[in-house]
Amino acid sequence: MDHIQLWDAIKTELAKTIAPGISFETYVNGLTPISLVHTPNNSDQLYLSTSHKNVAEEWSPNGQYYNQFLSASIQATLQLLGTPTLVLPVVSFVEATPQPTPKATPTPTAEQLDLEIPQAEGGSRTPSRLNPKYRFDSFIASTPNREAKSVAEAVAEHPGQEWNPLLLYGNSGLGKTHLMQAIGNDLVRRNPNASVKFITTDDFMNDWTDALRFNRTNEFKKAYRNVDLLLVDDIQLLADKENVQEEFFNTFNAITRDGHQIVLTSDKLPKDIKGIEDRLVSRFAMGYSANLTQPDPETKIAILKNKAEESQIEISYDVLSEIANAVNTNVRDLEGVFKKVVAKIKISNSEVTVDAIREILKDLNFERSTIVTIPGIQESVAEYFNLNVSDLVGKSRVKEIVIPRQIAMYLAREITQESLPAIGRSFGGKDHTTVMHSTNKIEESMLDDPKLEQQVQEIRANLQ
Ligand SMILES: Nc1ncnc2c1ncn2[C@@H]1O[C@H](COP(=O)(O)OP(=O)(O)OP(=O)(O)O)[C@@H](O)[C@H]1O
Repeated sequence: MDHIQLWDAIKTELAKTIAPGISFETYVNGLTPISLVHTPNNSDQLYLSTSHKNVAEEWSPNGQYYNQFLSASIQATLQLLGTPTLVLPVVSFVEATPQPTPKATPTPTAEQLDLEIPQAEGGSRTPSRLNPKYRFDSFIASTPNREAKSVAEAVAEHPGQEWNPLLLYGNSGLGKTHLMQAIGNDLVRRNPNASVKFITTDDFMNDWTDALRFNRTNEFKKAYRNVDLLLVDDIQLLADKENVQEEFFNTFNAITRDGHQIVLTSDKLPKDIKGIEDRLVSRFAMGYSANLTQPDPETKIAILKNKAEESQIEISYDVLSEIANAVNTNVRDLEGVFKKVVAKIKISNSEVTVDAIREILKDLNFERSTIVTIPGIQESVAEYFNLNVSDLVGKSRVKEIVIPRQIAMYLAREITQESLPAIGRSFGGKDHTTVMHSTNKIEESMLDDPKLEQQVQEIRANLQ
């Protein structure tokens, strides 16, 4: 199935819900399919273009046709492949340019589309492409992530002032790009004339290589340095790229010297990335570094609730909790599973029971059996710190045992959703206030202690 076949099938489905006439001609027939992108763990995306700005808006998540597209994609893929698949529309506005000859225009490739977007500036083939769905209000922060969100909001309000650069770091799929782009979207909302550039480190490297190849380094500098806010995703990819690091260093200095803001994301703290020059490491540490961590069960449910509202679908708390319980990897997976569950619910038209969800989760390889238990956590923590489980459930007050015990309680609370008294009972009959104190202690200490944070993440990864 290619993008053209898929779009034809989706159009057939849309024709059942959008009446023929001007609307159908403008909003459906007026779109050109560009490409179909398959994303692991996420919904597929069908890229389309239009020469009318307001048309593109109506296909965005807040637009009037978005949900119709999702339903049509499920039916269309069911017809074409026999398996329902959720496909998201990505409709870009491309300004119509007068054609020099009356010949039929070939369908532009996604790359050409990028080049034609008016925001793309000389010296950079990378347009600023903020995703409007990445906003502060759609980012649900668990307690340990609240500080990161507050700092991000402050940066959007007063860019280039207190926290420069802001570095968001942490494991994959935990919302670094989301929060970073939320800063860009918020700044543009406050000041529509602000110049915001979002790029991945790969984009930076490609643009710099092209600039050198085609002798366009001045244009490159203009495109990268004349911005109010530069957002760079995945700076760990700079590792071992000395020449690119040199230019990144210069770009960084130019932007901060002019009082403009830089926001970076990385999978770990720059000092822990091998192959990054010390001078860059120290520049990156000049501002504020915020670690994004795995959300706790309640936050996962809140994220799912938000998604359900966006998809205008009613799902009970029990069902959402079942999904949140089963997916212990990251928010990207949580979203991916949720979208698949929604698609299945939509086509099956049957009542959404917890049992039905369990079956769906089983098909998606997220069974309850993957749920981590308190004894499992105790064993894992004991092994990590070279202790015995009896130490963790015992009464010893020595530091070497108290901290692992608190970590085990923290993880039990985060992962298992057991109540505080139940966790207390599993740790040798401790009181629920001891469990609460321990989880708060670990949560707070992780904010200032990257080593502790790293240990917790490693144990969590071992458990999963
Ligand atoms: N706290 C959150 N609230 C709502 N949505 C979230 C949250 N965290 C992550 N997401 C969603 O999960 C998906 C993955 O997030 P994102 O791409 O920002 O992760 P990342 O940390 O940048 O991952 P990677 O390092 O792999 O690029 C996105 O769709 C994002 O909107």
